[in-house]
Amino acid sequence: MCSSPLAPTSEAHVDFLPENKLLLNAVGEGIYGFDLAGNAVFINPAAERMTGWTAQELLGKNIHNHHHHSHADGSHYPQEDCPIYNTMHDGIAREISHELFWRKDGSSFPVHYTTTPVHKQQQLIGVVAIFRDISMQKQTEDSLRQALEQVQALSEKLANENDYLQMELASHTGDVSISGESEPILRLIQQIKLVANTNSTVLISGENGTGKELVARNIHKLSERSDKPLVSVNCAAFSPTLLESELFGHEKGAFTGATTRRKGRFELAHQGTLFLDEVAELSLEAQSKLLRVLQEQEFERVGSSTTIKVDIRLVTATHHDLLKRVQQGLFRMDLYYRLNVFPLHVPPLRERLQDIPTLVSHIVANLNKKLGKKIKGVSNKGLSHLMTYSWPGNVRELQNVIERQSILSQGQVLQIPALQVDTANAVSTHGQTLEQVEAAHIRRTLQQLGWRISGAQGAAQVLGLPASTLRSRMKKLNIHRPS
Ligand SMILES: Nc1ncnc2c1ncn2[C@@H]1O[C@H](COP(=O)(O)OP(=O)(O)OP(=O)(O)O)[C@@H](O)[C@H]1O
Repeated sequence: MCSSPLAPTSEAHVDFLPENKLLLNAVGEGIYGFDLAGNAVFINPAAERMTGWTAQELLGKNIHNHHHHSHADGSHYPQEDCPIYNTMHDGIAREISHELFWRKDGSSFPVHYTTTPVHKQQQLIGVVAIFRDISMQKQTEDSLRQALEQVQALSEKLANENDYLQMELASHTGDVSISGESEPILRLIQQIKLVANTNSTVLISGENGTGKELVARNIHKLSERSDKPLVSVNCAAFSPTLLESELFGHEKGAFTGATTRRKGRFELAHQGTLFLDEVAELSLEAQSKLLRVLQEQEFERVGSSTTIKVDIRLVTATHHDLLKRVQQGLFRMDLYYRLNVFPLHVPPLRERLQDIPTLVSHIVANLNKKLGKKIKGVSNKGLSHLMTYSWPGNVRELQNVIERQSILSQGQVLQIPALQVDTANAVSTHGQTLEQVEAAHIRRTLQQLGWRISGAQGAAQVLGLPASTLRSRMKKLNIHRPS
């Protein structure tokens, strides 16, 4: 197939493969013997069958131009590039898989071939090329590849559908009612109603467990987007690279492990609401990307250059002081202003202890359903214990305490033991008189309970005093409700 610039040696013609001819004629692979000029000196019947050229037609001829003249795309295949030609010159064996041979009728077939140098008395005298038609193998490979692509496309589609359905389920189920009667909670509910039906970006702040996610769910539920998904992402749960692909999606092969194409949360939230929890945890790089999406409402999947446009309403939450993070250089100021269009603050439970009775009823009702119990409520003493605790874990901690007691309790009224004083948050009384400590404690309790003195949610009950005694202590200690 490849012609060599060297002149043919008559010795090569004579000595090439003489004794093995019978055997070589019997094998299924095509075999060519070449002298150093690239002329065929041996052609077996299998080669004749595969190529359509008889040995008679090609023996003694330089046949690169017959079999190997062009690549699959029809472009010229120079003989200097041909592996058989190279073996004729350097005596090094080669194995080739991705080429084709041309038949006499102008058609071609994919071949696998080896080129082996032939030596005599340590002198290179020729080359043997052994080849096989791998059309069937290629066909099988192609159909396997197609089947695999179909399976991958299907699994990608299923994964996306599953993500979408999970979002749908999460946004349409679950109890989203906000319990509480304190002034800050009523104000918060009012603000949620006002902002829900706008498209404004909302930044929810508040300590862990105060109900920020619940607020986000309410915003979505009361908005015109409520029939579309609410998609939540906890930014603290992913490494920066994973978060990027979680938010924006990725193309197949974009990184190790990206075996299928995957839609990101931005795409899944199209026409709905995207809730980014713990937004302060975004890396500076992710912050830049988020800023771009907010400015242009478009982005690219990781590993793709195709721009995707989305229509989303963004709600974010953090338990950090985000402005402080800006001052520390940890959060982009421009992004802060973009997110903080409508700020909502969820106050900690210790600042609204008067919400505890309503919260307890709400939690007990949910627990009765969950645990199949018939608990009616909490004993008066238990309630007073709940209302004299500082709740560092906020409503979530309250839920946990009630759930624990519900599991332990045999009766229908929960007995809650005194909760351990949170020493970290306890007020220091060092250097104060007993009266000063008493006055401060009464004032704090009254403030936390909205200055209600009597009744089940009043300060007298919490402090374990008759209401009349509390009133006279207040008078004595000069404690007045601020106007
Ligand atoms: N006012 C409320 N009424 C009823 N349930 C509430 C209220 N506030 C919080 N919860 C419940 O308390 C739990 C914690 O609330 P949520 O997850 O919304 O808090 P979070 O501030 O987002 O917490 P984190 O910062 O840890 O993510 C949830 O089960 C939520 O339903």
